[in-house]
Amino acid sequence: MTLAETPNNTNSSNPFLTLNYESALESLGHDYYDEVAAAEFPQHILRWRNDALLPRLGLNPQIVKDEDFITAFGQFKGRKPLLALRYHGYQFGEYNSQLGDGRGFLYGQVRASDGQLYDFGTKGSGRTPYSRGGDGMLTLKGGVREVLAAEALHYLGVRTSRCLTMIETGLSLWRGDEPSPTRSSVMVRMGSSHIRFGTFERLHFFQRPDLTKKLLDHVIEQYYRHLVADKDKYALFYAELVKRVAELVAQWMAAGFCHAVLNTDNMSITGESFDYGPYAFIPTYDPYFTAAYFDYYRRYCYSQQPSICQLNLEMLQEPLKAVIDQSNLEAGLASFGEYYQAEYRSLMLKKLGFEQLPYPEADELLQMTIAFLQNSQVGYHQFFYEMARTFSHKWRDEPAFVMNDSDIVPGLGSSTGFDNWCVLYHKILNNFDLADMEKIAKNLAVYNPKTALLRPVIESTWESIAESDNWQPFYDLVQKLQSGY
Ligand SMILES: Nc1ncnc2c1ncn2[C@@H]1O[C@H](COP(=O)(O)OP(=O)(O)OP(=O)(O)O)[C@@H](O)[C@H]1O
Ligand SMILES: [Mg+2]
Repeated sequence: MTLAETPNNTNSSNPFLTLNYESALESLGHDYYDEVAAAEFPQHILRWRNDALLPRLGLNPQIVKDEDFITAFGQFKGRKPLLALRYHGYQFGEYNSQLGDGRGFLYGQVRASDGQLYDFGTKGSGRTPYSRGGDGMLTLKGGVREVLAAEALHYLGVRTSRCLTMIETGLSLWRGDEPSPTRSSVMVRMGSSHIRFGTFERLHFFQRPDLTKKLLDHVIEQYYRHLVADKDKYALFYAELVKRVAELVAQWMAAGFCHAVLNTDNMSITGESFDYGPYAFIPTYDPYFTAAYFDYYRRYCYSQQPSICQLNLEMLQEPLKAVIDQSNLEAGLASFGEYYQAEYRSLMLKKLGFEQLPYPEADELLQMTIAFLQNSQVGYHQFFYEMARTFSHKWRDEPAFVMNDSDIVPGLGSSTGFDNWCVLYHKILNNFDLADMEKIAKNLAVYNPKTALLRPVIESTWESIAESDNWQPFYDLVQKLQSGY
């Protein structure tokens, strides 16, 4: 990664400006957005380019220059209109009608090689009519943290937006939660849609069922395309959204991820995860682990995530009632728990090495694993990684051999439930043939990478940047996350 200051670059040669942009959202009309102008920054230093995304845009990373990123996504040359999207949302349970893209806009929409429509959405690109008292900016640390979260989650199998690029912009910002003045950045996110639950909630607030229906038709056409011709498309849309969200939360939970701010303006109508602010990966299994320091009542703590997302889906029924029968909405939501449990069970079994197990055994193993992780407070990610690192077919011979080469076993007394867990794991292994052990070892390795994006890891990466402008640890960390190392 080279650092590049802005040279002259003509629009016609910039591959980002000649992408085949579609105006799906723009064509809905001005009820949904405001046209805005981007901020002009004193400096543009490319800090992150996500080359892994470029082939999906039909671009060869080798021919895309750093300056192409800068002119397109730091200077915002040659692209119009830039649309600040309008939305409201429930924030910590309170309805907020003063929201909307306050520091970002929809830069453009592009159909990727998978045939899906993607949004390029900015963060930190200047003030808009929705900035309220804010400066419209993103801190550099905020940009770094969002890049890292998205990459980590993506490679852990979570359905997430990604950051296409992040550019340092040379401003000094003042923030209550960072030593200030602090450096600034602008980030461009590639996600399936920036239409939020709160986008619909705003239309309900203004009592516009006509606009709700128009937006819903748009959402189904673009993001639930297989339902378009179905006579029950509205009911089926909601039922599928419930499934997507339930599965997404299960993915977070298995990954040990706490999003931190599950307000309805941070919930995507496509069921994709995005907006990585004060998030954290859990260090140990603590149901009450709360990532945001301002979440005084632990509303969005780790174990509350499924029920909060279910509640957000329930609140979304209010605007959707303009189009979808109440009975269909209720029937759709009723399956949330089932979808969640099925996905969570499946993902956790994979982390434990198994494609599947018979139900009673699977549930017993999961319950025992969670109870042990909670009682022992052994590192959540470390435990699974140690399973992967030390797995041996010898574990089939004796319960005492299970994980006996692991660094974390000394000190785990029987009171933590570890001994009983070993007995059960040993018993389950003996239901498999010796030939299956390789597959189990492979699952353990694939689903439990060594590098976990724990807070100390992020902080030490940030320290190198803050203290000596050394970006190598950041690039090394992204590389590790991407390679599952
Ligand atoms: N520095 C800022 N200046 C102006 N508005 C801001 C600023 N920070 C946050 N906001 C606005 O406050 C609201 C909540 O912010 P939140 O952090 O959830 O969103 P965001 O992170 O800015 O954007 P996104 O949800 O797209 O990731 C949004 O309306 C956002 O635009
Ligand atoms: Mg947000």
